[in-house]
Amino acid sequence: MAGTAKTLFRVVTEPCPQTSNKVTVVGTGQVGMATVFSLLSQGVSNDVCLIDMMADKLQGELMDLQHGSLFLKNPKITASKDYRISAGSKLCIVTAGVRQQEGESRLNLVQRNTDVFKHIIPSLVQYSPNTIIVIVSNPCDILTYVAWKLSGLPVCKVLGSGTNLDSSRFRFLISQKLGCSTSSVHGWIIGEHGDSSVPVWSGVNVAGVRLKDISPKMGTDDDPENWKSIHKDVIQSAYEIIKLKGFTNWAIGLSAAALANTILSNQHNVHAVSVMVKGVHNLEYEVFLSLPAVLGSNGVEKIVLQKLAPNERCSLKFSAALMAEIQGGLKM
Ligand SMILES: NC(=O)C1=CN([C@@H]2O[C@H](COP(=O)(O)OP(=O)(O)OC[C@H]3O[C@@H](n4cnc5c(N)ncnc54)[C@H](O)[C@@H]3O)[C@@H](O)[C@H]2O)C=CC1
Ligand SMILES: CC(=O)C(=O)O
Repeated sequence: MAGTAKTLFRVVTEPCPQTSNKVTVVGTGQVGMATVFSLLSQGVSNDVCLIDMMADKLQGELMDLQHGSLFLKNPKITASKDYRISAGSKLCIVTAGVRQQEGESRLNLVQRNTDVFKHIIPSLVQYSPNTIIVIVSNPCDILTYVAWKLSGLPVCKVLGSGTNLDSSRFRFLISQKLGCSTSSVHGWIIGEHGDSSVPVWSGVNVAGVRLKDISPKMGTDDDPENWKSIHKDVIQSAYEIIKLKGFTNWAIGLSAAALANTILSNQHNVHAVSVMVKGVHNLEYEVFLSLPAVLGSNGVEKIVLQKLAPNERCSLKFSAALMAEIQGGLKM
């Protein structure tokens, strides 16, 4: 301590250099920065580390966020290209890699982002061997599998943000049609975070009242109210937003921060996240897909065994086979 500070303070003890809720976000593009902003503005973590390969961008984002410290909770924010800075992270959120261009499917990105992960994932584990990793980069489910393989971490410690976002879109769109709040509508999208996602119409309810009991044809082709179009809109959401603004970021940033909050605060909330599904719902493939899961500070604690309708099981099986087929062609 020098000069003025030495005169101002009488030192009683040294400050603790470590925090218990350090989060590293890899990739400081649109999704990464929306995630960081959500983490900081909601006070989910007060120790956030940014990693990217673009040094100037990192420095600019760092300074910009630090200048907002007064309006946040005095967080520690750090940034570097060097993974040593991530040491001691409780949670690493990976948003790095290429994104879809207009009209492009998430699955098109698979080999390019697998190659990106070959450097990122081992570096994270090297400096934070006990971390939990949440994958956001697309295609989210396959990259969660890739991250699990590359990390050597137990399966409970690697998950994908998966259909936490799709489920939020689903609940929002249903709530608009019903005229009540998003949080009052309970419904799940499971399976792939992508075109083969599965809406669990059999479980959609408000205050425990199953909408299927009121409208048995809900979600089918011959439903006069055409609820099925809501799932189509969920799938189309990303394509539509990318067409309009070039990328999606706010909702996924909020979604990733919600997962981080549950994990860091050991809250045991249930989220639809991408988990290893082998052996669940009779699925045989070693693939990651979203199912509702209880999350806590050890990562994925439990998978909820939903009572799925036969067509929902069948669609989930289709998603799993698709993931397995693509994984089979990966160069890891
Ligand atoms: N799971 C989900 O729900 C969603 C996933 N995404 C995915 O998130 C990813 C990121 O999207 P955006 O942020 O819009 O892209 P972006 O292009 O804005 O940012 C990507 C960032 O990754 C960085 N990066 C690339 N390779 C890297 C490496 N080897 N090490 C460190 N950093 C690296 C780039 O420098 C860039 O800053 C994409 O794969 C996108 O498809 C996007 C929205 C929702
Ligand atoms: C891009 C993407 O995965 C999404 O917004 O759902």
